[in-house]
Amino acid sequence: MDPDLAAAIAVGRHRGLYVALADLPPVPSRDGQGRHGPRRLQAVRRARRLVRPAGADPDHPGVLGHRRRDRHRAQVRQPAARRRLRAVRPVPSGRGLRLPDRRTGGPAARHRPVAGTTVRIGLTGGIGSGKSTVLAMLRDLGAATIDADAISRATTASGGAAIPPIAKHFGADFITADGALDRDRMRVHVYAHPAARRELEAIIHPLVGAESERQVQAALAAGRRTIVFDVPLLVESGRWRQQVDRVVVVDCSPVTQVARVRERSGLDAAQVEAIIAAQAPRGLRLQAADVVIHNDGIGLDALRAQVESIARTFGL
Ligand SMILES: CC(C)(COP(=O)(O)OP(=O)(O)OC[C@H]1O[C@@H](n2cnc3c(N)ncnc32)[C@H](O)[C@@H]1O)[C@@H](O)C(=O)NCCC(=O)NCCS
Ligand SMILES: Nc1ncnc2c1ncn2[C@@H]1O[C@H](COP(=O)(O)OP(=O)(O)OP(=O)(O)O)[C@@H](O)[C@H]1O
Repeated sequence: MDPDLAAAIAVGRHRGLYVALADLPPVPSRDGQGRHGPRRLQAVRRARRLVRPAGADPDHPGVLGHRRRDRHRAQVRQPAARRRLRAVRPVPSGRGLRLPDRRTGGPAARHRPVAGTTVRIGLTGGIGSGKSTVLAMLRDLGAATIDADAISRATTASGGAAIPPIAKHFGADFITADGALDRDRMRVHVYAHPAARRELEAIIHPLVGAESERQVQAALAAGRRTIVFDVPLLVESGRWRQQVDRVVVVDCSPVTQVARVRERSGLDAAQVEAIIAAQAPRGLRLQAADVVIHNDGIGLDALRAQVESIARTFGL
């Protein structure tokens, strides 16, 4: 693992306080304040508690305050071993299909939607886990979807806003003849040099953040109330995590990740493993999950069944 990421994880064990290795810029906080550090986090959490309208169902996924507080209390009372077991929370069931709690085998928690509130869902997972596939399924089910990878690729296409600063910082060798980012060259460079990766992220992530916010506003103006953000580095980014009401992790084994990405892109195993190593470890991602979509050893139909069940809990 990248030593910087290891250090960041070591100092930031508390949920929401991870020091971001590659902090994506956030969609601005809903209470519009400009504070930093712990006070800013408190303000964001206050704002989340206010999401619930009078009389709203406290089980709604947009209602976080009491749920998170209670969960924390329950965990404090538990011995350390039990706390670790609770780290991976169950897949919540939908109205019809009740998915089993994979840990206990019992019924999973249920969350009912409330009309009139906005639910922001962060969808994440390692490379090749199936995020884009799940995002497309959620879009088909009516979610407004925001794809950080797609925005990132648009900023680095010919004429994209990231091209001039990349050319200036990394040199014209990283730009193709038609004016786009030379992705193969940059991939080799940044996964061999973590500092270069951070420099590239420092150029691209603010642009992704600004475009994400523009898309959020457009979705809200169009009356969309369930917004899904596909953000590969969501767990690595404390700031993105503060912007979402729920974290959904698409999970599979590294062996499956390597196989899928090799088949899709033609990269060799070592290249894929270098990308995996630059991302948050699987266990850390699972720990951050409110909902886990298990996407290993199953076909697209079984994946869709999980997604449909989860989508119902988000009001779709
Ligand atoms: C290094 C680049 C040129 C390689 O391009 P490539 O076409 O191979 O990958 P693409 O952008 O389609 O991303 C594919 C997957 O790689 C992984 N990935 C991308 N960027 C990063 C990163 N900075 N750190 C770790 N993993 C990453 C994600 O799982 C992503 O889903 C490209 O990934 C890039 O510009 N990365 C920096 C921007 C970034 O951080 N994007 C992530 C979301 S904003
Ligand atoms: N359950 C599944 N059954 C069959 N194929 C799958 C399944 N899940 C994902 N795939 C395939 O695996 C590949 C990777 O999936 P996808 O692109 O959705 O992953 P991703 O997490 O978005 O990847 P990346 O991080 O590279 O953007 C795709 O070709 C997709 O069709």
